[in-house]
Amino acid sequence: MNDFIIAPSILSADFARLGEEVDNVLEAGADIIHFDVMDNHYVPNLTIGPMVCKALRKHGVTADIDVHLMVKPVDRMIGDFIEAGASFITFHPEASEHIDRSLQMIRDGGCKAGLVFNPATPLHYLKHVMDKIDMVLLMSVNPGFGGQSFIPGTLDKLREARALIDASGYDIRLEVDGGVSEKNIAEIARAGADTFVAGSAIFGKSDYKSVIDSMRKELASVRQ
Ligand SMILES: O=C(CO)[C@H](O)[C@H](O)COP(=O)(O)O
Ligand SMILES: [Fe+2]
Repeated sequence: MNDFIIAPSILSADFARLGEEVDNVLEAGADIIHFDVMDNHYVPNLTIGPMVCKALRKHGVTADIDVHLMVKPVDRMIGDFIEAGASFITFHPEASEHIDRSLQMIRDGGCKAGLVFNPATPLHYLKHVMDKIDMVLLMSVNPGFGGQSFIPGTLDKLREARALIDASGYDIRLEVDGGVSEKNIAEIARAGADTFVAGSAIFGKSDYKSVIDSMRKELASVRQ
């Protein structure tokens, strides 16, 4: 897997041709697939569930599927997504009554676990679970919809999260989600992110490869 991971969000894909869209974006160079689960309760939108994840596996998708749960309650969905073939399962800490238990359920099921922070959710939820997570996901928009603008304050929060991760000594990815594009991906990487969700920036264009190539080019400049 690359040091920098590009994770197209299928929220902006054509759902009528989802298997083909996922094949195309992986063929175009995406590393993993970001899978947004919205319940019209925790967030004001309704999307897809475990059956669709399972259908993508049945279709032949072998890439990691990064399931971003925007649901409340959380635990009821974890087992279903483990069974459906999820690779990463992340959830919002304030949506779980028992964060430690939810994280443990994910790892016990053989998946990688992560916590997701809304723009105004403090990082203190991380304090006692650094040894139980594989991913920190910072939302750079308020969750619920694709196509929103990146909230600039996320850059400082990324630097804060990066410092916490580095100080922990654990192998934890730092993902960012919302309003990421070719234009701002380098700046976001410089702030400490290593995993980049992009929905509308990729699926909104007809040539996925050219967008992903140009994101990689931007990221290559950060490495130097
Ligand atoms: O979790 C999400 C929204 O809640 C999506 O992953 C995110 O918004 C991606 O869309 P875009 O790149 O178009 O902002
Ligand atoms: Fe997401």
